[in-house]
Amino acid sequence: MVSSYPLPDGFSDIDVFSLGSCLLVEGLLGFFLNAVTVAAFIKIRELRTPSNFLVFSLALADMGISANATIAAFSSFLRYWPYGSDGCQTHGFQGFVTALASIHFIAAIAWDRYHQYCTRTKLQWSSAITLTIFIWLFTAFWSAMPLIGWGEYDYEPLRTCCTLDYSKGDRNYVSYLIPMAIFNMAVQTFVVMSSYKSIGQKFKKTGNPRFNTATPLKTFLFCWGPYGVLTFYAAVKNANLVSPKIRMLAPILAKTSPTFNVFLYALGNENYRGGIWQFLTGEKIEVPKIENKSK
Ligand SMILES: CC1=C(/C=C/C(C)=C/C=C/C(C)=C/C=O)C(C)(C)CCC1
Repeated sequence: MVSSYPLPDGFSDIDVFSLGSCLLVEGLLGFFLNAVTVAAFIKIRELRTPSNFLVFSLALADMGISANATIAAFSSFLRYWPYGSDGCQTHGFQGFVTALASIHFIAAIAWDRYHQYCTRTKLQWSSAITLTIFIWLFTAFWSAMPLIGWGEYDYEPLRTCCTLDYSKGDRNYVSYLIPMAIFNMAVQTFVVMSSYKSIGQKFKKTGNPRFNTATPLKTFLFCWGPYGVLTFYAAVKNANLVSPKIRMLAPILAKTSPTFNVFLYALGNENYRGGIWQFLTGEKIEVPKIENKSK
């Protein structure tokens, strides 16, 4: 796309085009794969279990992150943000709610898998729905705070996407960042780490590993770790001195999360995979059952 708008500081023509293309691929691929996950849950009756409801909710949140990335890709190609400052706040809020919800659902699935494989208790609908409502309300709370002055949403270095403004690194920013990172990342990292560790031990004992228990934590930290490092670095040093291209790496990696999540939690899940296959081809395959008590 040809545009007469000036380039953002620190980026060449080719940089803006490459980052825009990255965002577009992430956005469209993530959206499409997660839409298939959502549609399969809605269409295939056998898929509609409380545990799969968490995978479905993760896919909904991930569709939100992907939509956010697609909008950022579009404005990268335009080379300016066409939706004004209200649009920037809305985009920041929408990106944050869906990203935080996605992080919470990853932890909720880890917790549920722990019960599935280690305590052999089955998630009930009432717990799955209560947990889901809690997650959306909790993430809406943390995402709304920057709209009313605790933290702030502003443009990313590319100036075509809005997120938490870490460039000032002032007291307001630090006082928001610390509790928000504890409640939205540290707790979830702990849950994911300890759940898969126990599941890994269980698999070793039974000699029947059902999936690789190291991948979820590694993927989670690959996608969200750089964001955490950058935002904490900004709390102690001047992040504006970090090259804008390096700073753009954090949101680019975070937006790969929806695509990874489909492979890890929907296609990589023995209960869900068969349902997606049935949805796409109409061909029924036997879903392996784990004998569980009720939780
Ligand atoms: C700030 C922050 C976090 C959240 C980051 C989020 C939610 C980023 C969303 C970015 C988007 C949607 C960017 C769009 O360009 C973590 C990782 C929880 C913990 C560390 C501090």
